[in-house]
Amino acid sequence: MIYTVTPNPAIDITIYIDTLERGKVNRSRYFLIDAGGKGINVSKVIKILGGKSKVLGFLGKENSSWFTKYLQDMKLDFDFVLVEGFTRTNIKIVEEKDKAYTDLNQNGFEITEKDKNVLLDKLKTLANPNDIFVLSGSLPSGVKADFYVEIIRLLKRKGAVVIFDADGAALKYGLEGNPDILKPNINELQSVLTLNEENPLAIARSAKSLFQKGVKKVLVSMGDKGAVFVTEQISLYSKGIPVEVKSTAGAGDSMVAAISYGLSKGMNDEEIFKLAVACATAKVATEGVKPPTKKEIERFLKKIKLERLVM
Ligand SMILES: Nc1ncnc2c1ncn2[C@@H]1O[C@H](COP(=O)(O)OP(=O)(O)O)[C@@H](O)[C@H]1O
Ligand SMILES: O=P(O)(O)OC[C@H]1O[C@](O)(COP(=O)(O)O)[C@@H](O)[C@@H]1O
Repeated sequence: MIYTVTPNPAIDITIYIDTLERGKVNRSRYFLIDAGGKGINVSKVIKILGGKSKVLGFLGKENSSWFTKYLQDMKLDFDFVLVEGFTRTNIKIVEEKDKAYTDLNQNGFEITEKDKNVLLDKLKTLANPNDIFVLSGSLPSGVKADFYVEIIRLLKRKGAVVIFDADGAALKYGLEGNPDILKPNINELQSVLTLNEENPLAIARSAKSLFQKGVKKVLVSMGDKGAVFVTEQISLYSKGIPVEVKSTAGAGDSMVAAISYGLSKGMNDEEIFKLAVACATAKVATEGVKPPTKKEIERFLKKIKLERLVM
């Protein structure tokens, strides 16, 4: 079973505008609204791929009904710990003329010690050997930066496989829990290790140094420059696939969806990586924080040529 854990979900509002002018009254052309947050986006794409997952995490009581209806309409299975307050609203600004994509993410609700323990107990009850747990996104207020370490250790004790995608302090601390698979973007990778050059081989070599921490596979995404995938067996690079960008939000999450779905289906590293790049590219070509269609993913899958990196 695949479980996605999103401690800090978000209502994502994607605003389409020609050019954003700072300090002026701006008028958008149109906007889209989606239930989001990293693990939730992962579950959306797993569903499109034909897989099954369960959405876990915290959710603000005050605006939970809109959020859960969105997930029900997508036929996603969920089991949130409801907490006091509102789930945050994150703003994604797409400047169509300037081709600039800006995210304005909020902090989110405040978690109590009791909420935290309810989630930990739920994870303890659900986790079985070989289950796949995706832990992703920022942490809400009220939990310490090492919250992911606590979760990763608990899940690994149960024999589950942990895929981890976070940034900042949550990423630095989380690494101490020895997650199995990491999906940093290039900036997140640079925040945890030194990278003197930004070419695929140098990125692969540096990413491999994370194997000392017990990590077994690392997928480093580099926006339109593509991605690098290193595992114990192989190191691969894919160029970015040219695409008309509708929204970059959720591109990284789509890669995580492909990794977890691919693992659950026993795909090999090359198949997983191709699927990850196809899902991410198809997401970028999709508006708002909506999942891409299966047809779009299959269309991009045909365009991906992997390059083997000789280490
Ligand atoms: N402008 C773009 N053009 C083509 N592909 C893109 C573009 N932006 C992102 N992607 C695809 O999505 C993947 C993830 O994007 P990235 O921005 O690196 O991740 P994150 O959302 O985690 O920051 C990239 O590796 C690439 O395959
Ligand atoms: O938890 P964080 O780091 O604030 O990120 C949350 C945001 O990331 C997203 O999950 C998109 O993530 P990616 O673009 O990295 O795939 C949005 O849905 C959400 O608003």
